[in-house]
Amino acid sequence: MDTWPTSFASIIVLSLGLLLIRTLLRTRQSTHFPPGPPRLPVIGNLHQIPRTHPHLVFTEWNKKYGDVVGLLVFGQPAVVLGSHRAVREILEKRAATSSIRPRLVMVEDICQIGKFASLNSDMDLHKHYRRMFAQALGSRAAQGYWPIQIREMRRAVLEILGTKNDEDWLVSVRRAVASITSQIVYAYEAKTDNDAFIAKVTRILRSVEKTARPGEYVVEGLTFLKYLPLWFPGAAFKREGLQIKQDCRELIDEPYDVVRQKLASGEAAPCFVSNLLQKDDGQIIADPEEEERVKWAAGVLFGGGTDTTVAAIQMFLVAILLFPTVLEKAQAEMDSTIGKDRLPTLDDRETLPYCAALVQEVLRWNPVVPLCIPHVLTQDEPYDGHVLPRGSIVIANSWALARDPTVYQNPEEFRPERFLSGDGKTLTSGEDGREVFGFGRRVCPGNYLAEASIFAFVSTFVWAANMGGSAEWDGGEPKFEGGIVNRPLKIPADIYPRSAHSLDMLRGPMLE
Ligand code: HEM
Repeated sequence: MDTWPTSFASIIVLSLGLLLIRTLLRTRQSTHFPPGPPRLPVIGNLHQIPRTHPHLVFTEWNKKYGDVVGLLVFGQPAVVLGSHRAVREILEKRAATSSIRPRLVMVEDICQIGKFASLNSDMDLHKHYRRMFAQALGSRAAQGYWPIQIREMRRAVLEILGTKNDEDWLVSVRRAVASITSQIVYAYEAKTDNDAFIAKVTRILRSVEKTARPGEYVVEGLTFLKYLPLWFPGAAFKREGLQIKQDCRELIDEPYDVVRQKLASGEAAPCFVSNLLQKDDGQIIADPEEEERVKWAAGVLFGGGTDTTVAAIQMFLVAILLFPTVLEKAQAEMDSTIGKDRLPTLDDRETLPYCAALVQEVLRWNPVVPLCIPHVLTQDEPYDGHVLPRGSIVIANSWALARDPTVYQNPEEFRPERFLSGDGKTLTSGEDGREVFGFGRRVCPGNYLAEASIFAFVSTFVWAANMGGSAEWDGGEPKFEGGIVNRPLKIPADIYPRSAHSLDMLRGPMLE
């Protein structure tokens, strides 16, 4: 009988051999595979895909090879969709076969966190989640959270006016966004910047994001490594995965248990979890399977909603630094519509079309999720004479769509007017700058919430603050991180109150 090390060694040799044969075969895809950049044997296009800002390279390829670009990485086919038409055809019209997520070894086998809605590929379970999200976060339900969003964003703007540096602004905006989510999901308000619950959730969700990041773990390519024992040299990823698994269990159990206990004692405030747990007749659901679904659905909302919304607010600040007339125009609209004696609310959105268009332009101009979270095809799909093979990873290039000059004239210009009707009084329909929220059955369920949070910040800021470049600004565009979420690295600006009166008014509601 083989000793363990020799049998293990033979598994490795065999697996590497099979991998090599598979990838060599797949390096030559069928002639119907969509065109793309030339590939090397075995690794395919891996060497051409940069770790940061891949959307820029993909956009060049979309221009050169067409709106569907074919790539191969270690034999895994992927297609990059670079036009509204391709996205509509493949991710929307054919959503039945293009809505699962890639199967990741770290997510499914090691951390066992595939039940998070954003990572999940069990489409029956996914339907349950989407029903919950529609009930709690749909356009009408989301209006119920407006008072929370306005309160938190006023506090964030007030804090920003009292600090000098963009790292402090980030802390304030992050606390506000996380507190909005925790109040909506668990009726828990984060009162301080270093709230222990928010800090813990943020830490855990960063590690969850890492498990799904392309190229982060070798085990995704060499899947046999998942069988390594925990103690084995090189198995650190398994020990890390085990920790993530335990952390995620705590993340979904602990806040949920608090709400459930409060419900039982009649003290629970309405929130996502309490609404889903309480039936119409007031009885609390006692079905372990349904409870498990509610827990995972609640847990994912922090992950999806925080970094993205914070980055969009940072992007607004970058936009008005580079295009200061936009702030002047928004302030003119604000002064003539709202005046100086009250602060704007979310109910004012209809009467502030320029500010509403400004939010759409922030989302379009520099999409904070430039490449949509990948989908996977469950059958071969024809497109314009090509065949997108079953199992292909589908990446919608939201950046290319948002910068498509045939849809958005002079796309690099930040111009909220592009979303306004001729008389400037209403938002136009049609392409609306929402590419950043994804497509088809996976489209972001938090989009109404996100837009309302961004509007709450933008309108309060426009009403109360002014901004200009700081002494260290060279007049150029700030640099961006270029990861899954694309955020500015530094915002070289000074922010100050519009007037002593606006500062007093803003402080007023905080003291109530
Ligand atoms: C500016 C803010 C936001 C942006 C840019 C954004 C973007 C996205 C994108 C691109 C996707 C993937 C869509 C696809 O696969 O086609 C997504 C999914 C998701 N988002 Fe958001 N999001 C934002 C805010 C939020 C908020 C506030 C929440 C909830 C509180 C949220 C919850 C989710 C969830 C749960 C998913 C997974 C949906 C699924 O897989 O079915 N997001 N988001």
